[in-house]
Amino acid sequence: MARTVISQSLSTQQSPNSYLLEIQNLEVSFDGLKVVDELNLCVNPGEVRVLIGANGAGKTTTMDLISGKIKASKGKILFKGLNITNWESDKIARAGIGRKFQIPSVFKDLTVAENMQVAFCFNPSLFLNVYRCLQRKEHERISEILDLVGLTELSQQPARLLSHGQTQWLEIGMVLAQNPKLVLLDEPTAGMTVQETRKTAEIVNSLRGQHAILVVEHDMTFVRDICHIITVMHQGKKLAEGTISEIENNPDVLAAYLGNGGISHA
Ligand SMILES: Nc1ncnc2c1ncn2[C@@H]1O[C@H](COP(=O)(O)OP(=O)(O)OP(=O)(O)O)[C@@H](O)[C@H]1O
Repeated sequence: MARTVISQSLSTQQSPNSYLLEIQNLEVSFDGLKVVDELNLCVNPGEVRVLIGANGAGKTTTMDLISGKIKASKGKILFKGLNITNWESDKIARAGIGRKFQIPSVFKDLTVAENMQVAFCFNPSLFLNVYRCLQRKEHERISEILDLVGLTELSQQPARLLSHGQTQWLEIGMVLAQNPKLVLLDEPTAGMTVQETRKTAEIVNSLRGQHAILVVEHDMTFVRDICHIITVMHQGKKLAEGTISEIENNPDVLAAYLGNGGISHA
């Protein structure tokens, strides 16, 4: 199938030095099979970009490569102009890339506020992080984030009592506590109700400009609500990049993905 880049995206119109994230010819194989194959992708500071593609297209693997969970066999990942290819994941996190995984990893027996406290600190001891004295600025930032993710009223509630959607929002808040310049969100709306999905779109939209966000997502209603430029992956490669309407009318995308029920027209 011909590979088509269907529009000059925001990213391709900018000078290379202004990209926040620039992926160049990235590759990784599992058992001899290329799962990410000569992938090129650029994200601007403050941009919300969505990665879509059929199951197995290589989207999560791309997130794994960016966050350092797995190592690339070829190619480069530049972040703020720095070559971070194959850095350890903790170093990548400290450089300013935060990741929210599909399965939340909040501390169920701590309150919402205590979870936020833990997220603010780099101390390996959970106990010290919860019980150390927070600076006034940290308290203010925690309130600000809880407000942003809509959990202020639940701040003293144990995380185990949160709904699925609220747990996801808490985890987004915990990622934001580290003040990343780039946030990776892997299927943030999976399992959410329509209302929760809408609220998640509001959260993402309120972050635009301050943080760049790279989202892997299948829910096209959500994608429409948050994103201007979409990148479509197919068999590890970039198949297309463009606005929603360009993507929805691209014959290659229709054949590879939409035809499989991947994108439904609203
Ligand atoms: N650690 C691994 N070892 C072997 N194969 C893997 C590994 N991780 C991913 N794969 C394979 O790589 C391919 C791409 O997987 P990936 O999870 O990146 O796809 P995806 O586009 O995120 O799909 P989905 O939408 O279903 O989550 C799949 O065929 C998967 O089975």
